[in-house]
Amino acid sequence: MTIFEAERTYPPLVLKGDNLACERGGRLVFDGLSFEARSGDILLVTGPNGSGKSTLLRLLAGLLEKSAGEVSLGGMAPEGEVSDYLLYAGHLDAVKGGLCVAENLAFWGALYGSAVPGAALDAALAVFALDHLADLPADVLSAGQKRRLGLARLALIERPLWLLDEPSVSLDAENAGRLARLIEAHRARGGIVLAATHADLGLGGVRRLDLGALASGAAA
Ligand SMILES: Nc1ncnc2c1ncn2[C@@H]1O[C@H](COP(=O)(O)OP(=O)(O)OP(=O)(O)O)[C@@H](O)[C@H]1O
Repeated sequence: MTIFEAERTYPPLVLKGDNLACERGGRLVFDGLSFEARSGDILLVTGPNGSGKSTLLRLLAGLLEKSAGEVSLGGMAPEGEVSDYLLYAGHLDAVKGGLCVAENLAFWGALYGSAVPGAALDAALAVFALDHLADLPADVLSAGQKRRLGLARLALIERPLWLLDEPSVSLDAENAGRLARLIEAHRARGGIVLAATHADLGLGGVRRLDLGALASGAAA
């Protein structure tokens, strides 16, 4: 069985943002932002430059403070934290240049609390066809290769809630297709995906949260 064929493994979850507001540098980025995403949902966070897409994902990832509103994740284990359920892939890839490609992946696996068996590492490398680059120092990778390495974490670390910031930037058509298949497989397993994007990620059945429309009260 490949990771694309894995059976549903995640519990039913509901991520809710209620009346969220966030300020950066003393300026309000958004206000009154509410949304809901359930297991199996792909929510594309759209809107013009500066509308707050990255800000929203960082807020949900716990990397920024909200100035108002509530975030909740229903369906968690009673002792769970939202951070235990999410995987954030920011637009800067978080690649460590001094480590080789395989070491980068192993590092992330350890960071998220699990030693990575060799077979799992190989499977994650294969998802974005990074096998032949496994021993290469990450700082010599091209922009698209770094992006593929950053995204390979998604195939390695088991978390139901993916927060993806511009995941398809720098990807060629073949790798954009791999990303789409990975996201589809995550959805089939009952995962939730929030992706900030200017691109059509090549996915069917998505929902949209348009931050550009928020100013006119249309986001929900
Ligand atoms: N560190 C910061 N300090 C102050 N303001 C910031 C900071 N980071 C972002 N901002 C501001 O917050 C607003 C939202 O930025 P954000 O990066 O969330 O937008 P975005 O919708 O993701 O944009 P893009 O489409 O260009 O990626 C912008 O006006 C930006 O200038």
